[in-house]
Amino acid sequence: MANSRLVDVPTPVPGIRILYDFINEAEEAYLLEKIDAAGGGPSTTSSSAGDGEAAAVRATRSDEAGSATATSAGKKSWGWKELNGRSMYWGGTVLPSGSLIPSPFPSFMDTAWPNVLDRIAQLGVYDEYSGGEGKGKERGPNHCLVNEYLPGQGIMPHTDGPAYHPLTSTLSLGSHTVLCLRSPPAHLAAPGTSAPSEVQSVDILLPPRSLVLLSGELYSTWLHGIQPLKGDSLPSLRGCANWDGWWQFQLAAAAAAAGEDDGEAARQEVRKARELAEAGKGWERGKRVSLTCRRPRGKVRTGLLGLR
Ligand SMILES: O=C(O)CCC(=O)C(=O)O
Ligand SMILES: [Fe+2]
Repeated sequence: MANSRLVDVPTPVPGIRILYDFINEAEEAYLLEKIDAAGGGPSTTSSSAGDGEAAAVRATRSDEAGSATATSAGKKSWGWKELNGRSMYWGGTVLPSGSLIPSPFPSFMDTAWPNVLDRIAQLGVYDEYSGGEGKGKERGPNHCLVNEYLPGQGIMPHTDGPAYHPLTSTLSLGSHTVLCLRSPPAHLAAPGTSAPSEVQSVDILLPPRSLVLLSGELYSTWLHGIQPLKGDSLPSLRGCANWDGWWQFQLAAAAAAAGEDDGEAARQEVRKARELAEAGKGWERGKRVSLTCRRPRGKVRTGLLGLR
């Protein structure tokens, strides 16, 4: 997969890249079904987001993987956990030191189609942290947090913390959402950087099937979160730093798929779709599942019970 598909999103501080259509619709449908099965079955709470609980914002759960009960190495620890939205993690337990006590991934992540971890590894973006050798989780991310958001559910602003290398890759499945980034309060700013007195913020549209990479200062000191909304108004969508870029991508992708003769007709379709979207009120959010793939900073513990 060519890195040229990675698009830089213009932000006040660099650090966001996005790969639209990282997977196709068939792969997305397959993953959604398999993820539910890996978690122990589909949601039984899908209607509860429609009432007063809808404003539920999950607390930061990224560190949960670190504090989860350590299971013996090699044992599966999958299964949905409910905490203002369902989540689970694959790949093992991350200790606060950043060490990983590994456990298996579901096969669709690392051995069988569509092999999400190997696809990410092949981008080469983790090579500086992994050494660039091998395939899949040796070369790329080796840990994954799965979050499910029903319409109206979000996640509070947070950082992912120092247990991981500062590069998160998140695959969005099922629905778009809007990721909100904001500059850190002055006392959290990285030493040596002059934190602006005013808080800066930027919103990023995450279309379904996109892979977004968050790195650098945006990873380390900026906060990211998702507002607990049932939909996004047109002004919010247009205010996303990559709204225009996303349509540009679609123009190019449609033309490429259509070939030389039909390219212009395909582009015209995309222009029409954009006009329609921009004449509307905005977009409702559907159920979204995100796969947040990361690489803990410490050693992968391979000994008996992972405690070597
Ligand atoms: O679902 C997402 O896109 C973000 C999840 C996240 O930031 C986290 O769980 O740390
Ligand atoms: Fe996060």
